[in-house]
Amino acid sequence: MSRAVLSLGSNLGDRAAHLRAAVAGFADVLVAVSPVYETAPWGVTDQPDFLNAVLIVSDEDADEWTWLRRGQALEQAAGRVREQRWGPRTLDVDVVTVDGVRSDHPDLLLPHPGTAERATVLIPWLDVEPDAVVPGRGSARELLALLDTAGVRARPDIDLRKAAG
Ligand SMILES: Nc1ncnc2c1ncn2[C@@H]1O[C@H](COP(=O)(O)OP(=O)(O)OP(=O)(O)O)[C@@H](O)[C@H]1O
Ligand SMILES: Nc1nc2c(c(=O)[nH]1)N=C(CO)CN2
Repeated sequence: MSRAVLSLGSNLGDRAAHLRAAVAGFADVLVAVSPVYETAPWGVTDQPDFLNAVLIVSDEDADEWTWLRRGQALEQAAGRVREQRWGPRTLDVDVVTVDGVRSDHPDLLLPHPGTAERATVLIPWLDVEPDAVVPGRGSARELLALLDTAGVRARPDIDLRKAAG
């Protein structure tokens, strides 16, 4: 049994459609779909705002690499071109955590290294898992309390659950 937390992001093209396509792509393994947030870009700040959301997925036959590959296939399907680190993208699927798995393989770092510092991940994650813990770092709620959340605002007009089928 493998349960994972996935972060979705999009800031190019029809952002909501890209997130919906990702949700539809995980429809067979979905446990929870978070609300959507409009977020100011971090890292490279001279780029359009993102839409961000979090999914919880579970599959008894999956391992952590399954989640990475499935996410990358959906990024490809969204026409993602890998160019600039932290740059604009049609769809980003990050594997945030996989229950019970720590990894320092550069192709699959677990937990995802940015998690504890990213309100864009912690806020939607806490919506679907109020007791979330970032392995090795602690309570997601306590980590979030240390962060600036000014650039993160809810988009209740976009409901990804409808894409789950
Ligand atoms: N937990 C993970 N989830 C997704 N990709 C990962 C993870 N750990 C390592 N990677 C690797 O990161 C690379 C993708 O990086 P990407 O271009 O999406 O980075 P980024 O989104 O710009 O930055 P960040 O990873 O800090 O969000 C891929 O080669 C992938 O194998
Ligand atoms: N607000 C926001 N900013 C970002 C994001 C993201 O998902 N949300 N992803 C990035 C590359 O991983 C770079 N910057």
